Amino acid sequence: MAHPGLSSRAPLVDEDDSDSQPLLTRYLYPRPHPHPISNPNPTFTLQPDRSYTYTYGPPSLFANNYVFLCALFASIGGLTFGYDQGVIANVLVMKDFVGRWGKGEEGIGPWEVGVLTAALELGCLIGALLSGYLADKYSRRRAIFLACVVFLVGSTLQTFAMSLNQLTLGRAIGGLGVGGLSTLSPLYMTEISPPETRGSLLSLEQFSIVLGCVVGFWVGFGTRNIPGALSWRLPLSLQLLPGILLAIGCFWLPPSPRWLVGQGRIRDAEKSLGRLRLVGERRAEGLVDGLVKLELLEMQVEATLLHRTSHSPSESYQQLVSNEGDVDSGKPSNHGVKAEWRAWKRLLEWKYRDRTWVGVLMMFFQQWSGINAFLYYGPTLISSLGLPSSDATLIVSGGIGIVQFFAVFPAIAMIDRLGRKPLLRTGSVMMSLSHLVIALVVYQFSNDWSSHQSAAWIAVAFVYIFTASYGVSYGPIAWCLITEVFPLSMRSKGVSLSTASNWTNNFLIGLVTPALMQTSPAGTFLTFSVACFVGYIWSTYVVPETANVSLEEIDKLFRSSAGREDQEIKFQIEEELGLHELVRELEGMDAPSTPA
Ligand SMILES: O[C@H]1[C@H](O)[C@@H](O)[C@H](O)[C@@H](O)[C@H]1O
Repeated sequence: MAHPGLSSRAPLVDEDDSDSQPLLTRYLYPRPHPHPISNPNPTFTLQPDRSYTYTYGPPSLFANNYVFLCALFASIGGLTFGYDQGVIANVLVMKDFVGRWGKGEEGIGPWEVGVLTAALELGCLIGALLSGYLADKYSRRRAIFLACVVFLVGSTLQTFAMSLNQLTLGRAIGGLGVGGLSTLSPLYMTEISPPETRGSLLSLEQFSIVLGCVVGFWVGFGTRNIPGALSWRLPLSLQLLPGILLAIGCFWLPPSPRWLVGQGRIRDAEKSLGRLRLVGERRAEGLVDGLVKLELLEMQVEATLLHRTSHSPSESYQQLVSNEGDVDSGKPSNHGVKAEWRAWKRLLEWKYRDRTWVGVLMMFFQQWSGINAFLYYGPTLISSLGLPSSDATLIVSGGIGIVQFFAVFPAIAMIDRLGRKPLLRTGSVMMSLSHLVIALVVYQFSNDWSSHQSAAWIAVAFVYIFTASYGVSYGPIAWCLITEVFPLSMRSKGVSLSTASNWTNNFLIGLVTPALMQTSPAGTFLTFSVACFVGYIWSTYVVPETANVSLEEIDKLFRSSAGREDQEIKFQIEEELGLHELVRELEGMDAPSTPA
């Protein structure tokens, strides 16, 4: 029996009538998750139940250095996001900054701080929502370039701000770029990744975000005592560097083969995929050529299926493919407003609703784990634990970024070997318990910290345990999962919506945490503990295991959407496009029989 988690191909016919099962039983844990793959060579195995599995090599980031470097470069988009978060914590308390914009003696007030923060987040939200459209219409790479340009305009306005209004405008415009990149980088990365390392490659997004956070925090920390405006203009200007680098370099990245297939540009897609899978260098490993053909056919099958099941015949995919010459001219594809609206609406159709919920809730739980409460209000939170609110508390909260940074490495090592679910489940239990311990300690000792210093340090230790658990689970996996669950035609919109959920919940956390902390510090930690526990239940019963499954086959994991009728149409398309024949060639086996 094939392992659905390991298999890049689920059985062609669903034997059990899963739609008639209640939701909880359908998703009952334990669902199988993949075996570790350690074979260093490309593999293709046809199972007796007609499912097949394939890998291009071991699940190691460095097995294919080209795809690794492309993904790492694209992840610079995440760096811009993290850097702002890290730097702003220091900028907002810098002497020159606070004094310059304030009225009279008082300096910058809480309202101005709120507006500055909200301007960026609002920009990010809009940027995230718009970028999906741009990614489909103009291509992933052009959209990345555009987002970089917008980000650079915003950052320049911030760096040279002469008034608070200009600064706010700069943050709103910069936010459009940051939000756009936070959608586009993972979207591009997922579409170039081979199945066996997609998780690790996607974790590079989190790596860059937290690297940006750490660098931003410590740069700001280092410049805070420089006299005058340079203290904050310098750290704000440094964010131009990654923006410029990505804007210039993104055209050297290979185009997303999946986007090209969606445009009907099969020849270009084949070229790009061949480069990404190192076909030239690996020709001697015979199978690689065949696997590239197989992966390309899977994409074509998905694109054709989506067109047949959701478009009018006048928009036939075959027509698009046969017009390849025209489309090759590089003109943007012609997505009408109607098609755009249809694609957004499709996210809520019953067939796809499950995936939309996974994307949106993934980011909801990531944010309600409380990570940003620690990042934004670290000093306040730590002083609520009884430690003096001096530089030491700033350093402690800066340390949270460092712990997050180091936690990405085990995540990269384990995410494809163990699967997403075990990490999510263990992470959420650890996070929930950590918050609980902190809540209890705060509740018990907050009246008299001075005689309970060791209790305060225990709480700090649990802040770090929480951060490490988050850093190997909800941090990186969220960015990975939201790009995996959507099929090609809806991927950009789905990732946009999920990223928008990240920004919305991020904003809400920023809004409610201070009030919650004021009302009850113990209650605040308890709230996050409960949220993490609910996250545990959700990741246990609802989230499917996507490790080592090709993007096209993830459809099968969402059983509710895999209607028998669609399965039959899919089988027919596979036959028409020659996928079954290729499978026979790869394994020298008989063709699978038509489903009953
Ligand atoms: O994955 C990231 C990361 O963990 C950041 O540190 C956090 O600030 C973001 O909100 C989150 O999306």
